[in-house]
Amino acid sequence: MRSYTIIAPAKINLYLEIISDRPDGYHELAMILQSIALADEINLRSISSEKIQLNCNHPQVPTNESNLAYKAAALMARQFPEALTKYGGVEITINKHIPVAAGLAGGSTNAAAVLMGIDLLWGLGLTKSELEELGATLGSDVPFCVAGGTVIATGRGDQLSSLTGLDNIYIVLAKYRSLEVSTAWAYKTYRQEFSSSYLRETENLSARAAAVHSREIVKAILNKNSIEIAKKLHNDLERVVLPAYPQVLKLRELFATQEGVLGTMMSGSGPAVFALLESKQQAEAVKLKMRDAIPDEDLELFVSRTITHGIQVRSST
Ligand SMILES: C[C@](O)(CO)[C@H](O)COP(=O)(O)OP(=O)(O)OC[C@H]1O[C@@H](n2ccc(N)nc2=O)[C@H](O)[C@@H]1O
Ligand SMILES: Nc1ncnc2c1ncn2[C@@H]1O[C@H](COP(=O)(O)OP(=O)(O)OP(=O)(O)O)[C@@H](O)[C@H]1O
Repeated sequence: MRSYTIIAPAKINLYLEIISDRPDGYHELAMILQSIALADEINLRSISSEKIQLNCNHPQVPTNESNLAYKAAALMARQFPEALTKYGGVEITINKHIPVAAGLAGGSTNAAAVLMGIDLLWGLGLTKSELEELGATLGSDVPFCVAGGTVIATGRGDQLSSLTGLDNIYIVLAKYRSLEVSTAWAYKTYRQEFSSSYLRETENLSARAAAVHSREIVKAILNKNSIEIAKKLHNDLERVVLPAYPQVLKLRELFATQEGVLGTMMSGSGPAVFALLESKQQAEAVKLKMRDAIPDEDLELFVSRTITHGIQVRSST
């Protein structure tokens, strides 16, 4: 039986602007998404029965049909029933390193890895854009996770345009283990608090403003200027999450006062907060300072870095 071990990286949002709400309940966005080295390891193995089996070492992650990786496998089975009959089902084992419900696309990157892994297991030869299209039916962040690197994302986050990748900008990530923020809640609250009719009326103006602001950070990315990138970090969802979660605001404020921090921002719908730094040494020093300031064991701290690629196959048998 064949098997693949796949490395599935997390993402951070360098830029997230909500342009308008949409009739389908989603929001029109202008984002810049960035893959980081922090990753889950996923093993996919063909099994003789036409079933999907899932194991995960993390207690907060479901191992039933509600797991996004399971949903990705079920989607492939529905799309390619002949391949399922020919090659059999799949056993998925997720070794979690990415904090769960953090705004780091943990579930989405697992789903993207399963789409890509089953494509390999069943020899389907799907293109990246076909995999992205399948991924979009599972969640807005999945197409980006298929693409990886540094990407401008528009629409509901599924229209992608890749930029030259940003390599080795160091990151410290902070997340309270027991704190989860629902993405649906964050967008819904934003819609309620920042009047959707106002957004609709000013849609054109707002879209133009977003284009101008995102253009500035894109320019900094193209110049690989980490100081300018850090100055232009932006996330509209902070406007609802920070007031509702004072612990997240505190992390944000604490990061901002640390020596060497170029910029700090919440990732996606949170509650993970990241800081950008020039070097690994500085990042390790900031991690220690944060630990000293907040000795609470519930706080998880990671040093990571930006990478120019997405999902990668580590080994196959
Ligand atoms: C916050 C981000 O992670 C930033 O990259 C994404 O925008 C969210 O991506 P995701 O978790 O894959 O989101 P989905 O699973 O597609 O949607 C979760 C919920 O978020 C809201 N949602 C999501 C994306 C979007 N453009 N507008 C929305 O309003 C919807 O209420 C949806 O029910
Ligand atoms: N493979 C998976 N990995 C992690 N969580 C999963 C997975 N499948 C389902 N979940 C559930 O989904 C919820 C969101 O977890 P996830 O880690 O994907 O959030 P996230 O990082 O905020 O995602 P995003 O940034 O795409 O909004 C969790 O409460 C978890 O129980």
